[in-house]
Order: sequence, then C-alpha cells, then structure tokens
Amino acid sequence: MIANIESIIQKKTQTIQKRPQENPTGLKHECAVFGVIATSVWPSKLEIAQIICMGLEALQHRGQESTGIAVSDGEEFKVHKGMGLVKHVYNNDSISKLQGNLGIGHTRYSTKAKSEVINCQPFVVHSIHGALAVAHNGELVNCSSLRKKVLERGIGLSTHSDSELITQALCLNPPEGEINGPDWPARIKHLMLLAPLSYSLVIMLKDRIYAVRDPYGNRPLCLGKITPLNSPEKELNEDQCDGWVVASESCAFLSFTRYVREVHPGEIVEMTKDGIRTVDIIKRPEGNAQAFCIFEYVYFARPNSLFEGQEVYTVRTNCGRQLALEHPVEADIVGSVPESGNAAAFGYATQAGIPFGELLTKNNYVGRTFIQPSNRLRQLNVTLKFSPILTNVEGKRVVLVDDSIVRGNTILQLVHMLRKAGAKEVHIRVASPPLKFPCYMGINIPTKEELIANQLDNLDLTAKIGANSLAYLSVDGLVTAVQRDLKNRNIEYGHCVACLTGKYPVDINSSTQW
Ligand SMILES: O=P(O)(O)OC[C@H]1O[C@H](OP(=O)(O)OP(=O)(O)O)[C@H](O)[C@@H]1O
Ligand SMILES: NC(=O)CC[C@H](N)C(=O)O
Ligand code: SF4
Ligand SMILES: [Mg+2]
Repeated sequence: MIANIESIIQKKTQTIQKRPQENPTGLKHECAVFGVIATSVWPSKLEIAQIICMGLEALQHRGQESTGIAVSDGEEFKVHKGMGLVKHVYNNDSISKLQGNLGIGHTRYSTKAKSEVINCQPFVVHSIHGALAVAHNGELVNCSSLRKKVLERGIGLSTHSDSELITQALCLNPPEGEINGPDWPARIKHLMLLAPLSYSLVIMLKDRIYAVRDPYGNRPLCLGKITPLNSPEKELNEDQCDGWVVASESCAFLSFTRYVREVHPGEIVEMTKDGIRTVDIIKRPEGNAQAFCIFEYVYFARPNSLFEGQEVYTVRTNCGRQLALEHPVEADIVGSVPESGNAAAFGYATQAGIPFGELLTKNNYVGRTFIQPSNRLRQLNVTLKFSPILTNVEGKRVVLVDDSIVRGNTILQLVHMLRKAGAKEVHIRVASPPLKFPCYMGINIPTKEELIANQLDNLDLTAKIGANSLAYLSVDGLVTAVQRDLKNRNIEYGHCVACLTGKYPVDINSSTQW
C-alpha cells in the first residue's frame, strides 16, 4: 500500500506552501465536533447551547480559527458562527437565541479551505427532506474525485471545503433509491462507501443526530450520557438520563456527563430523544487495517481524554518509559517541555530512576499569536513562551523530554536557554519518532523542507542545537507503548503511523481516484 511517496510529497508540499505560516512551531491541530440531544419531554429544560459552548471550550485545543453552533427545536434550526475562539464568538445574547432540544458544534483548524467565515462549520443546507447540519473533523483523502461526482449530479458547491462537500454529498439519493421516504442512514452509508477516509462527523436533522466515524477509525469520537442533576452517581439506574452527548474527546464531558463508549470505526449511531442505537457498521475493504491516528496519543489530545479504553496520560507515560529503555543516559534530573511533554518526561524519569523536576516554566498567555514571517521571530516566540527554573538547572546534568520535534525551533532555543542557565549537560529525548512524511487525513504537517528530520540526521541535529545527546523513540517503541495495554483486551485496534513511515492506511494514489 505504499504509494509513490515522492510525487505525493511534492504535490502536498505545493498545496501546503500556499498556506500562511500562522503557527510558529509544531503540528497544526485539527478540529473538534460536539453534539447533544435532550431525552424525554420536549421542549427540554436542558441548556443545549450552553452545554455545547462549554464542550467546545473544553475542546478548544483542537482548533482555534473559528467555531459554530447549530441547534434545532425539533422543527427549525438556529445557527451562530464566527471567526476566533469560543469565548470571543459567543456571548449571553447569541447563546440565548440558540434555544433548542438538540444541537451540534464545531471548532476549526482549516485543512482544505481557507480560514474564513464562509468555511466555518457546522454547514447547514436545506434538502428535499428538510434541513441538515454537519460538523466534521478530518480530511477527505479523495476530495477531488468526490467533488467531481457531486458536481456531475447537478449539485452546486459554494466553497472549497471538504466538509461542505460531505454535507452536499449527503443530499444525494442513495443508488438503491428511497422507497419509504427519506432514508438518512442509507445516505450516510452511501457517502461512507464513496469516501472511506477520514472523518468523524456529527450530522443533525430536525429531530436527531447521527454520530459517524470513518471505517478506519482515523479520527476520534465518543459518546456520553448526561446524568440528572443531584443524582448521586452510584445510585443512577442505566435508563436515567437527561440527554446524550457526542464529542471528539472525552475531556469535553464535564462533571454532569458520564463517559459511555467510543463510536466504533465505520459505525453510524442514531441519537434521538428516546436514546441511542447503532444503525449500521460500514466495513473497510478486505485486508485494510484500522488506522487510528497515533498522534492523538502523542500530542493532539488532552491528557485526560480516553481512547480505546486507555487514558492519554498513561500512554504518554508508557512512551516515556519506553524511551528510557531505548535511550538511557546518566543525569541528575529529568524535566519536560510543557505541556504535552509532561507525561512522557515523568515516564522517562520513573523508568530511569532519575528525579523528575521542572526545568522550564511556561507562559500560558503566549498562544499561537500572529504570522511569524522569519525564523528569528519564530525562535523569539519560543523564548517568550518558556523560562528556565534556575534551581533545577544550574550545575546539573539535565534530560529534557519533549513529545515531538517538528521544525526544531522549540528544542534549539530551549537547549540554548538551559545552557545559559548553567546546565552542565543537556540531553534531549523525544517521545515520538522523527516526523518525515505528510498527512492526508486532517493534520497540516509543515513542508518536507521545513521538517528538521528531513534535513539533518541525529548527529547533525545534536550538533546544531548544541546538546550533549539527542535520541528519538523508535516507531516500534511508540507502537509498543500505545498498544501495550490493548493486547490483553478483546478489542480490535490498529494505528496510523504514516507521517513517521510513509506507509498510508490506503493507497494514496488510487484513493484520489476513489
Ligand atoms: O519543533 P517545533 O516546530 O518547534 O515544534 C515542536 C513543538 O511543538 C509542539 O508544542 P506546542 O508549542 O505546539 O504546544 P504544547 O504546549 O501543547 O506542547 C510540540 O509539543 C513540541 O514542543
Ligand atoms: N482539521 C479538521 O478536521 C478540518 C476539517 C475540514 N477538513 C476543514 O478544513 O474545515
Ligand atoms: S499521518 Fe500522522 S498525523 Fe496523519 S493520521 Fe496518520 S499518524 Fe495521524
Ligand atoms: Mg510542546
């Protein structure tokens, strides 16, 4: 299944180069989806819009460019969208206008179409069978061929967004027709057969939500239950619930929501006022493995989110332990690059038997700010973000653990910073393998030339950043750390590692012809 990687990388490089360099370091995050439906009597007392708003705020790390909410009272839709963070786009006035019994929401990091208000999600269209709202996390690998198919059926598209394309493709009648009126599950299935990768979707109709995960399970999606107010958790009986929620990550399930399970790869879950049910599970082509994005564990997700029954924090700790086994070093203290390196550093320290301590403090007010036109400014941004803790650094042999190196700006500046602060030795340990290939499934990875692992081998990189040593976790080591506890469970699993190996879950060349 390895496609002609060089030509694909070239194509991808050309597309990515057109994007402005908004984020000075790291990988581009992805999007978040969220949905909620009230059970029992409608109009419901459940604060649908506020719950979505809070859920989106808990998922803000996945996308900060724009956000939107669409609600339905059972008949009519109301929508509010805008550019920027959740806290800037919604206020009491806009939220109070979003009265409904069900709703969906989105925070966006753009992959396919520009970061502009016209591409904000959810997309809402009016079909022959009523209104439809869609929120999408992922990227359609076969976007161009599907776009052609949809246009050929006489449907017009108003944006270049693959998420609008999904919305319009859902308006197509399934090939077998609809004898007994609208058959939304059949339409969704039809879309999934036309485009098997990559998406987690929440699709809202006037009185129901469909939660859908692509057959490869590439993007995460999980279900939760809203428990009645003032009911002690352990006294709850299974049927008692005020509503159902669906979200990209379980960190969006706040204290009144109980985690239920993940949406399975290929599954279509129907959520109505009467409860949830699986309406279909669409299979992958024979021989193709499940491909959950391994970078959800490494970097994207919040540490308290659950995937495949395991907490992200635990997996990151496993990665750190594995890294210590693969690349031990004598040192006085192990610390992290906050914050996504924290758990791996703790794992490394525990396995190595070296004290764990803070080497750096992070200024939480420095986020992704403005376009950084030069490397000097990107690196200045890193020094604005971190400062050394002298007590733990001065005169010490330090191990600094980060989850990943992308362009290398962060690590270069941090080694200088630790040296200046008096570190005797600086050893860099990275809790994921070198990032070398593009992603077609919803993550914007910098260009081939910008990825430091494509420019310098370990020794040259060590010399360039001025560290005493530098070592990455191996691909096998990462997979072992992620799958260690999954082996003993009776579940199917499989992980995408394409940006590390160049082996994609589908044949990328032929998939663009799907
Ligand atoms: O090699 P570079 O291009 O400098 O990028 C790598 C850094 O970017 C990410 O952190 P980020 O600053 O995005 O956020 P975090 O606080 O979640 O770790 C990642 O965790 C690395 O620290
Ligand atoms: N990061 C994402 O998941 C983006 C979703 C979609 N491809 C968009 O560009 O809007
Ligand atoms: S290529 Fe990398 S970032 Fe993209 S889905 Fe696969 S593991 Fe995730
Ligand atoms: Mg980081």
